[in-house]
Amino acid sequence: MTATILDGKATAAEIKDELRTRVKALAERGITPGLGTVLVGEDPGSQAYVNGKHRDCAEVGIASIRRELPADATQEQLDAVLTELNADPGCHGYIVQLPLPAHLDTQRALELIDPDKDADGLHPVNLGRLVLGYDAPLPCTPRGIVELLRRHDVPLRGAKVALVGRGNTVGRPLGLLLTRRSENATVTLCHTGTLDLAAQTREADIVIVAAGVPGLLTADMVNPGATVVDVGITRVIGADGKGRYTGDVDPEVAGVAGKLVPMPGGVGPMTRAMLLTNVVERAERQD
Ligand SMILES: Nc1nc(=O)c2c([nH]1)NC[C@@H]1CN(c3ccc(C(=O)N[C@@H](CCC(=O)O)C(=O)O)cc3)C=[N+]21
Repeated sequence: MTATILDGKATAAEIKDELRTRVKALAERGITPGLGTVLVGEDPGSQAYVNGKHRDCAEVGIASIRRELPADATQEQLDAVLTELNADPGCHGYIVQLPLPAHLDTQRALELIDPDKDADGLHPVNLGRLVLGYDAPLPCTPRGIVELLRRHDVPLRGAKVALVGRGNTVGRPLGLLLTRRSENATVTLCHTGTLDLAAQTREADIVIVAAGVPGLLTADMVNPGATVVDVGITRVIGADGKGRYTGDVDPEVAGVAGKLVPMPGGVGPMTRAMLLTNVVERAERQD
């Protein structure tokens, strides 16, 4: 069997089309949604991600608000930028690109973001709201995964999900989303300390891997016909000496899985589409 590929890029393009319509409706009310990005330093990877976010904004009609600080910026300088964006009525949501340089306090920065402008959905208040089942901006990667599965008719209700990864941006919040009453999946949250990981993944209808360990999920660990979602993204040096990104799923899994969300072309584009969705939703709620 060769897995059907669930194309995150094409689905993200569909979502962007839908967002364009919503942005037009907002324009009629005199509202232009605005997304802010805060980038500290010159890491080429982070610069590329931030540039991608602004390209996405331009495609959909969202205004871009870019704030850049040098690699040696002080915590006070960063605080000042966040305070300014919190007060800016044209900024409906913003993100602080992670990772920050090591001398800066990431927790302090993330907690300074106004929870109602938290486009990433990663503010402690919003993660708390997610735990409690209250309305809140949702974390982009988990939301993108649920949306991609929903749009490709992968049943979640009653499905057994093996989720590998307990990180704050993907695994842990995704477990919370999938076990909401509206999804009703049954989730086993596994991680790098799980004994006999294969015993867990072999039982699953859906295996989602977000551990950041290249090749962690091999074909023998997958129930034939299961849906597999690759959320891994690790920079490796290829045989040609060039850097590239690789996922957590071994390529041979495509011969066993029924459906596969690949990396690249899967969760990444959906994450970006959900960031835009969060900002448009924040703008729609504006009185
Ligand atoms: N505050 C914050 N929010 C984030 O959401 C955030 C962050 N910091 N720091 C870094 C990670 C990483 N991340 C990616 C998003 C999209 C792709 C993506 O679209 N990747 C393409 C491949 C690369 C490309 O072609 O552009 C793909 O999977 O097809 C990758 C990685 C968001 N992050």
